[in-house]
Amino acid sequence: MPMGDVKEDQPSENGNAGDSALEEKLDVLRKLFNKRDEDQLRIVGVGAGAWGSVFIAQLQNQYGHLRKKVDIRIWRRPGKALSKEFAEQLFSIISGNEDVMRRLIRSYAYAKYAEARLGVRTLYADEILKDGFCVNMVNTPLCPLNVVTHLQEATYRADIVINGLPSTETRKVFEEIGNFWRERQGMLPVVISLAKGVECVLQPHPHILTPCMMIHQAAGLPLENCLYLGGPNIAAEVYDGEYANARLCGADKWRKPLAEFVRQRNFAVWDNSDLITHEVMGGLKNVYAIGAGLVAAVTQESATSKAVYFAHCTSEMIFITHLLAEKPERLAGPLLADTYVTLLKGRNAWYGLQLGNKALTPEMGENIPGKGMIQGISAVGAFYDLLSHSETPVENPETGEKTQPIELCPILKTLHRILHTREADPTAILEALRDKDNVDPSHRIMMTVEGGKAYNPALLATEHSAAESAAHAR
Ligand SMILES: NC(=O)c1ccc[n+]([C@@H]2O[C@H](COP(=O)([O-])OP(=O)(O)OC[C@H]3O[C@@H](n4cnc5c(N)ncnc54)[C@H](O)[C@@H]3O)[C@@H](O)[C@H]2O)c1
Ligand SMILES: O=P(O)(O)OC[C@H](O)CO
Repeated sequence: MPMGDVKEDQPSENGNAGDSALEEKLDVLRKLFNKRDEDQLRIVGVGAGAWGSVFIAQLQNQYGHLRKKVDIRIWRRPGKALSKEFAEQLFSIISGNEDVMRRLIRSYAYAKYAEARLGVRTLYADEILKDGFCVNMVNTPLCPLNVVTHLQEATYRADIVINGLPSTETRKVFEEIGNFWRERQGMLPVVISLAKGVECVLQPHPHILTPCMMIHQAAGLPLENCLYLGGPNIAAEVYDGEYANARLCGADKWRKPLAEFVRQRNFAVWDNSDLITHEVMGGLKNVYAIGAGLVAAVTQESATSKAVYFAHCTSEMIFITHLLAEKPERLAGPLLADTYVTLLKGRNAWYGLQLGNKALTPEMGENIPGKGMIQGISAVGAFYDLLSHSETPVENPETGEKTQPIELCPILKTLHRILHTREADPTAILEALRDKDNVDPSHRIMMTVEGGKAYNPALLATEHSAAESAAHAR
């Protein structure tokens, strides 16, 4: 029996808590946002890719019927025209799903898909999203969504904003949103960020910036109003009801009630106070997932080579967690689980596989049509910049000399040569795994980090360093 089939005592139609329990959960949140009886709690998703759309669709399925109390919307940019080939694919998906077909016929939307398939009409990403189709996850139809294409209209009065943008776009869009919020009266909104990716900032000293920090800086929102939801979650599987778990990380005041609000029978959401380090780990696993895809491709799926890679990449990830976190052992479970799911079914591992098989090249960019943003590419650049900087040395356990941390991360170094400087081809990843000096890399790493001696708190942005770097940029 799949884990998703576990039965509970009194599930409602959608398999979640009964209506009165849902209303109670909603009321708890409404109270926290000081809502009067006549006001709706306003929830808006920003960015409508695979995970952003699924997250909003889940809330819509759970709470959407309580219209007087809550308004759930999703914002995406207008104007993305879809090709005839896409329309043909979409039509065959619709034709293969009776429930979806009936729903479209009932809402008089079916004809437009038939016309687009014949090439007599163009479909747009925002219009198909209204019918529950996300361009980056077309095989998994969602429930109909309330789509808004005007950013100010969507976000100005929002209480809860779900950031479904890639990390690389988060700052830009939240700068714009911040301009609207500066005019706004009353209680500040809360953002739950789904983005996994990091930036490296070199001034006034090298450090990592996470999406929540970017939102905090760009929108001028207090950090305690920024939360991160991370988990081993594959969007389509979560929507299909596979049992999943996630952690909502952030300040006390918000994380518990919000975790309770977004959890569902098949989506257990725990809460955790450790915001920034969990977020950093979300970016880190994407780096090594790309490498795993490369190894799989260039060795034609050799199990032995993949296991060698896994041993080396976990060593490097452990090393990096010891540099960045005071209590790295707490991160090991979530990090490994997220790495595992990404190796099995994530886009980052898929991307590595395509590069290794020469179906894609780095020159084609980070945004792959039909798939979405490959977050690991920018994260490779960010971790490389951080760990190769002269201000962040560690002690080499064999020589006792100071060395750049990147020298202990041959996989990261090679990924940078393949993806960024593009001086190496995908097979170079195998060279990074070869033993060159008869030293077990995991032993070397343990010797380097033991007793917390490699921990460098300056490498992660705190509210203070983020303010400093913002001031420096001005
Ligand atoms: N897909 C998953 O299963 C999954 C699971 C967990 C976390 N994540 C993380 O969540 C984040 C979003 O993932 P996704 O799968 O939804 O990504 P995606 O690439 O499918 O979607 C991103 C969305 O953002 C929009 N967008 C991009 N740049 C924009 C800009 N400048 N202005 C406005 N809109 C813009 C795109 O149009 C798209 O709708 C990523 O950081 C990803 O790593 C994804
Ligand atoms: O599809 P990916 O590679 O962006 O990874 C998906 C999620 O991050 C897994 O938790």
